[in-house]
Amino acid sequence: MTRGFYIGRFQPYHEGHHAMVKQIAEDVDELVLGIGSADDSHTTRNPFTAGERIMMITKCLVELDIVTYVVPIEDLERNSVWVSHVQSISPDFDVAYSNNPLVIQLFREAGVEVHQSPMFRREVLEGAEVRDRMVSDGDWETLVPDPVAEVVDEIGGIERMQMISETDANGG
Ligand SMILES: Nc1ncnc2c1ncn2[C@@H]1O[C@H](COP(=O)(O)OP(=O)(O)OP(=O)(O)O)[C@@H](O)[C@H]1O
Ligand SMILES: NC(=O)c1ccc[n+]([C@@H]2O[C@H](COP(=O)(O)O)[C@@H](O)[C@H]2O)c1
Repeated sequence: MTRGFYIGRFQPYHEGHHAMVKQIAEDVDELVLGIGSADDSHTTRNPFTAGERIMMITKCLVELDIVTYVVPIEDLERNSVWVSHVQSISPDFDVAYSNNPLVIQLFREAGVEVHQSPMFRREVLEGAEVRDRMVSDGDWETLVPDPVAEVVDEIGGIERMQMISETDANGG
């Protein structure tokens, strides 16, 4: 039995993340999704709360036929103990998946096997691009799975992001 671990901020969870999850699901029996920077929300880079991201991801994972867990993980000021922090909160895992150079480095230094995955349509499937389109009333819905668009609608996510953007533009 192999259990994988995939961490991201998922602000929001987009089709690139979902493609990566579906690919990982072919390699493992169970998968933990770690919601990074769980303590951050209501900012331009991290607009959604951990709870909102749990809703988005849980609804998208329904279509997978492996066991999945969604675990919120707060940031720490000490990178040197971050892997222990993750391991103390998450179900035990055998292999971590990430394309983030710092995450890869920290896991490898701690002796955890790390796999990288190809980037899917990275020219558009990037959190920053999705967030920019949300603020500018662009076409963001095509970049996320349908359940994510439904959650953003349910929580008034677009209005929130536009308010944060206006506040930032007016100097906070
Ligand atoms: N299009 C993609 N294809 C495959 N992996 C991706 C893609 N976009 C992000 N990832 C990977 O998913 C993980 C989580 O990424 P993250 O939540 O930071 O998304 P992001 O799109 O890079 O967002 P942001 O622009 O907000 O930093 C990272 O390992 C990242 O490299
Ligand atoms: N010291 C720390 O708290 C620490 C170190 C490395 C990664 N992380 C987190 O892991 C997540 C990595 O996700 P991304 O690949 O989306 O950047 C982020 O939320 C990041 O803040 C935290």
